[in-house]
Amino acid sequence: MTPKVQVRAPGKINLALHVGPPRPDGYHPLATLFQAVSLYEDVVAEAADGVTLTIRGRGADLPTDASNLAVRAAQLLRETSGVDRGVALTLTKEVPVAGGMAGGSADAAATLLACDQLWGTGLGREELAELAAELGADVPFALTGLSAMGTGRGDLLTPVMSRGTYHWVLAVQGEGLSTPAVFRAFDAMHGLSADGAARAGGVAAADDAGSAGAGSAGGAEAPRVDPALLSALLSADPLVLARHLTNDLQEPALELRPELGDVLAAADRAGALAAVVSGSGPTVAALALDAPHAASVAGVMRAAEVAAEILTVTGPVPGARVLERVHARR
Ligand SMILES: C[C@](O)(CO)[C@H](O)COP(=O)(O)OP(=O)(O)OC[C@H]1O[C@@H](n2ccc(N)nc2=O)[C@H](O)[C@@H]1O
Ligand SMILES: Nc1ncnc2c1ncn2[C@@H]1O[C@H](COP(=O)(O)OP(=O)(O)OP(=O)(O)O)[C@@H](O)[C@H]1O
Repeated sequence: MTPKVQVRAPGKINLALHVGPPRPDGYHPLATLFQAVSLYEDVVAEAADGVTLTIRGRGADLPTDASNLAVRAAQLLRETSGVDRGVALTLTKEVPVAGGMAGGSADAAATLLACDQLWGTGLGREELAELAAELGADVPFALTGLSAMGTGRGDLLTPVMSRGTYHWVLAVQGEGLSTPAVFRAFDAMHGLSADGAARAGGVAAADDAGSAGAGSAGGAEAPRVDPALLSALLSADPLVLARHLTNDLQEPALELRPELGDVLAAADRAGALAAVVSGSGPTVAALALDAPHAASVAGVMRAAEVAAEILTVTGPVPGARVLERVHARR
């Protein structure tokens, strides 16, 4: 029996995020390019009765009951695999809460893998990925990590080849943004009702991911990642990548949080190659040339006092992985 397992899963930034009009289920078809970055959630899973959760680091005020994504992940795995065992989860969070970096999703992915190992459920990565998609659109990516294109709700992943390491400066806000609220603001901006019907203008309604109109373009085409971004990732050149950062949720995030305009301007003044709101925000990711440049951009952004915290990270990094497995003594 394995009494204790430690798993680490990364947060993400969206290098590109294209959003179509909402489907009848309320979800928006996406075409996104995820990059996993070196800001991590660590989950220690120990054999116990029942499912309990302790949170360290960020998010100490998050609920630890069944509304927490980590607890939901453990319970879903328990139901699906039919194991009759419990787990005491200890979660150490580095990823900002409600920051557009999928911290909760990383917690869920790490918990799925940790409990799978702890309980010996024997599910493969594919079955874990299916459970991950049930828990949230961003959870499958936290399992796979590195670089991937996400379509559908963002949960249908295609691995993407990326060369080199990219250096980012993250501007983290003290208060997060609600992902559903940002999608609602997107709908309002594009004259869309929650079920995808266009109230104004010629934005096509979507009945599935394949027939969605592109959000920003407002056309009838499915949202699509620009092939030039895929080529940029092969170049290993941050100057090339910088030209392709884009996010359809940036404008709605800015509408809800106008101060993010100051953060983007500060990144520009600090000499970042480009800066973009990550996912639904409010974290801003600013791209640098290399590690010394990132340190310099971070220093100038810190002095500008536009964010609660300025961090430097690199990407891409691997998805959820086991760091330590303690075996029972015989
Ligand atoms: C904005 C992104 O971070 C981009 O990577 C993700 O799309 C968000 O993924 P997530 O937080 O894992 O999303 P979920 O927990 O599945 O959904 C939260 C809420 O976000 C909205 N949502 C999410 C994903 C999507 N493709 N369309 C949506 O409209 C819905 O209102 C949903 O109820
Ligand atoms: N383990 C968890 N960690 C963080 N938030 C959680 C967790 N479980 C549930 N939540 C709820 O989910 C909300 C958003 O969580 P999260 O930190 O993943 O946001 P996010 O990074 O903006 O997500 P995404 O980028 O996937 O939209 C939180 O405000 C909180 O109410």
